[in-house]
Amino acid sequence: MSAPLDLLNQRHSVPSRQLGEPAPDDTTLRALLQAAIRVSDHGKLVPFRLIKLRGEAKLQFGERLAERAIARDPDLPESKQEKERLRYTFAPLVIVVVACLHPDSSVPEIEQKLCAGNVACNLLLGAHALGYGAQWLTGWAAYDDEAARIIGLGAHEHVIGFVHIGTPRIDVPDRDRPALDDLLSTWTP
Ligand SMILES: Cc1cc2nc3c(=O)[nH]c(=O)nc-3n(C[C@H](O)[C@H](O)[C@H](O)COP(=O)(O)O)c2cc1C
Repeated sequence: MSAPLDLLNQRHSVPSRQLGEPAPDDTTLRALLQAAIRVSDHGKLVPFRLIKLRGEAKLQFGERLAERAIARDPDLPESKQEKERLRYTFAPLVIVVVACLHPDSSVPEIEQKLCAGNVACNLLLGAHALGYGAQWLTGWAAYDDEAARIIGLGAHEHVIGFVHIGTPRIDVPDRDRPALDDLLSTWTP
């Protein structure tokens, strides 16, 4: 029997370039997403939504973003243009986690963004629990107005992350982790 904290202790990211087929099928993905949206949510605002990218749409998405990258920098070298085009093609599945902010709410914006961020975190953990690999990426496209329009975001929506999901092609070693003793202190009055 696995120890209760194994899931948290063993999860680590797999670079999107190292993620291949298969990704979760639609039934498995629904179960994964259903579990991932079970996040703490101040005010029960549900300040997030999800956008699924699979197959050909991933290449077309990259092509649209590459056009935007070239518009931002007409001197962008061809190698970097190609990188933009292919960015979303490696992993077979990409879930865009979107924060949908409620500007009139008394719940601070940061708490709403953290809530959406927890969905992305749950996605990483859930994918790992199901035997898949995943990586949470942002990059310039997460912070660009025209990219937001291409993705179809509304006025108070922001990309929290592109979560790339698939099957690891290689064994990725874990990275060094912070030492708890460097981070933990005990408050005394
Ligand atoms: C909000 C957020 C955005 C990130 N964006 C990027 C990114 O754009 N490019 C990148 O190489 N890593 C990015 N990372 C880091 C990777 O997702 C990952 O955390 C890192 O490779 C180490 O993985 P692990 O600690 O999950 O094993 C981001 C992480 C977070 C939390």
